[in-house]
Amino acid sequence: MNEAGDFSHIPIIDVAELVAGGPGRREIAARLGAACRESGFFYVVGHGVDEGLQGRLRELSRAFFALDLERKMRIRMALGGRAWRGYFRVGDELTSGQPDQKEGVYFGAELPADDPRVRAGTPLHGPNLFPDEPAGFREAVLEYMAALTGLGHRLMAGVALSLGFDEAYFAERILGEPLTLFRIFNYPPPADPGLWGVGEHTDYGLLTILLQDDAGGLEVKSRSRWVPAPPLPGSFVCNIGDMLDRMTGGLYRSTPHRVRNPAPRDRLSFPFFFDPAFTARVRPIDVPGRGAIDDDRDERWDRASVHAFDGTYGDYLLAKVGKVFPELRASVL
Ligand SMILES: O=C(O)CCC(=O)C(=O)O
Ligand SMILES: [Fe+2]
Repeated sequence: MNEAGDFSHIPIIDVAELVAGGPGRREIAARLGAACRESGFFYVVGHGVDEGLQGRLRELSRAFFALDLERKMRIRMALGGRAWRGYFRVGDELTSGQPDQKEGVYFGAELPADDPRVRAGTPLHGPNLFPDEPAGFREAVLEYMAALTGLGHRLMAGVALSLGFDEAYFAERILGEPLTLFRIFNYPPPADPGLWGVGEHTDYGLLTILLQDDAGGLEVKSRSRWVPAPPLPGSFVCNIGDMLDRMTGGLYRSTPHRVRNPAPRDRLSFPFFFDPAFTARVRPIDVPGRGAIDDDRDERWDRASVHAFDGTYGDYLLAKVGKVFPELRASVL
């Protein structure tokens, strides 16, 4: 790497020892830390998430998106209300101000109606909207979210070690009740080659763990160019989000990325967002080796500063979701 943020490849890190809590985990943590500083992106292999489960999820998702629109709309997001769950059509989401060329389903932690957070009407908390078909979708989604929640905790333990903290640092402060959002996206080949599946953006929270099919099309913004993050068998692509950028004063950067499906068929992707608790106040932390806050507001996709923000993660997230789904804004905020 020459200059900060000018990278040309995304490292592949075998996290098996970190997941197992073995003696090699400190070395793995150091590699995670280097990746977070250089590009904010890394692949993980050796993560232990069952291949059969991933395959099942892929097949069920393909079957769901192949249904008629009318059947998919039986779980439309408007029915999910404040919980912010369910199906949205191609063009409904505006990540970066323009309609994304993707459809998808939003899931989150499955909370019953009598959970105190749901009873209090807390946005983004509640039961999921699962489709009746294909059979087994609900089970596969819940099993996958449980597996990825476990992996998220282990990776954040590694991030804590990489910053010179105890492994439980984030778990004890902001991840007691992590906000986990899981989305399944289907990107048709764009009708117009100038249209983006997902426009340039950064992720909002701590850590995103992405499973993608073999179509490709994900690109990550380096200082001098866009770097492809092609699918690698058996891997997840991980990237850090705005909250870790904020906490580390820009030492760990939430790097912009975008997607355009280059394949002549649909592209499936499965981003899992492992984020601070909704009520967590996310404050800058004292990180060894950090200089003055490195604010990149003028270069950012949204011209907003994650460092100027002060509040809970819920405040930050709600301001964002209101923008990306303008039509549903009223039901959540
Ligand atoms: O579909 C992908 O590969 C990435 C999606 C993404 O960046 C996001 O949902 O934040
Ligand atoms: Fe993203």
